[in-house]
Amino acid sequence: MMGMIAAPEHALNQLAGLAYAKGHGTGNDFVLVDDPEGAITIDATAVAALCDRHRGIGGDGLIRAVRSVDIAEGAEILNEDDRAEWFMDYRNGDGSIAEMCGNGVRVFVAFLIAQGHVTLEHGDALTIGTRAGVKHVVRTDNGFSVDMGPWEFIFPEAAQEKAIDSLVQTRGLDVDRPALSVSMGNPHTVVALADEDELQDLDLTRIPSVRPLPPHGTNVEFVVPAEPLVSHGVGNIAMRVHERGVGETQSCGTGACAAVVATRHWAAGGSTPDQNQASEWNVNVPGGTVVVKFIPSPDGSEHVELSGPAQIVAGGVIAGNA
Ligand SMILES: N[C@@H](CCC[C@H](N)C(=O)O)C(=O)O
Repeated sequence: MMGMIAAPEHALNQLAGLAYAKGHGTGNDFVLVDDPEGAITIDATAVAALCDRHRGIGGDGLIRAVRSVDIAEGAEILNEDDRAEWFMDYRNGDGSIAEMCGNGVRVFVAFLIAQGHVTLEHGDALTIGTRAGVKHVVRTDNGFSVDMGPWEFIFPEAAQEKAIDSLVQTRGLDVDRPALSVSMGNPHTVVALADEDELQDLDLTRIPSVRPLPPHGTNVEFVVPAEPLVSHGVGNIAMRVHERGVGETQSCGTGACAAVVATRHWAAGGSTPDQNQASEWNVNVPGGTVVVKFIPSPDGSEHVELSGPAQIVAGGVIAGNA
């Protein structure tokens, strides 16, 4: 589908004539731009204008597809793994740079396929570059699964000692709630709520207050464990998220991974989790369900695998403010 939009923001003029696509993964939506040779500059103001839901195309973020050799951060990526021909240049909707986007990485690969840059049959793997390092993506029957790499506690001492490391407050909560901060390459702070009513009653139109705040800010995930938490070997949690640089979104892939890491840690009473507790976890978000698994890595670390759908739904050309 090709169409011309009359974008009112002045910032879009510099991008007039540029082709874009629109895609999403469980409702976490992105504007995608194909820039194989790294020839296009999209500054923070232009990203925000493109992602504006009233005056632009609208999206939670922008993803630029560029060859790793043609972006400064790509050199490091190619040293790590020279198969990573393509780099996901991800920006949040406010124009800020984020290290990683779990839903975005699946949509990015769907975009590379749609653009004819790569061919990927079901079961085939693709290695790509991101600001959080090299990621391996496998095409599955209903989307993609991604080895997101190792998780880490952001405040490891507190996490190990008390299984909580911060307090979170947001509209809809009576008192501050304990939370745990987990890095998936990007920062997350996970808060456990009592039940679905509490989750639905949250007002996430404002940035939640997090004390102490991780050094580079944080995405905040509110989770409710299912009862029972694990059924037939599958864990289930419900989640809403307020994303750094965006606001509330329908889904957050890295957030889902962090939410499962924190939930499993709490379920194990803060000690080493029983690896047999659940073989996989469903994370139910307003935009659908993503699946999280833990996979051992040859280097001894524990990696997180994220699976879910990815769709490219539209495309067009920026008209600018002509
Ligand atoms: N929605 C993404 C995360 C995007 C980045 C995040 N807002 C940040 O600033 O870290 C996902 O699916 O992981």
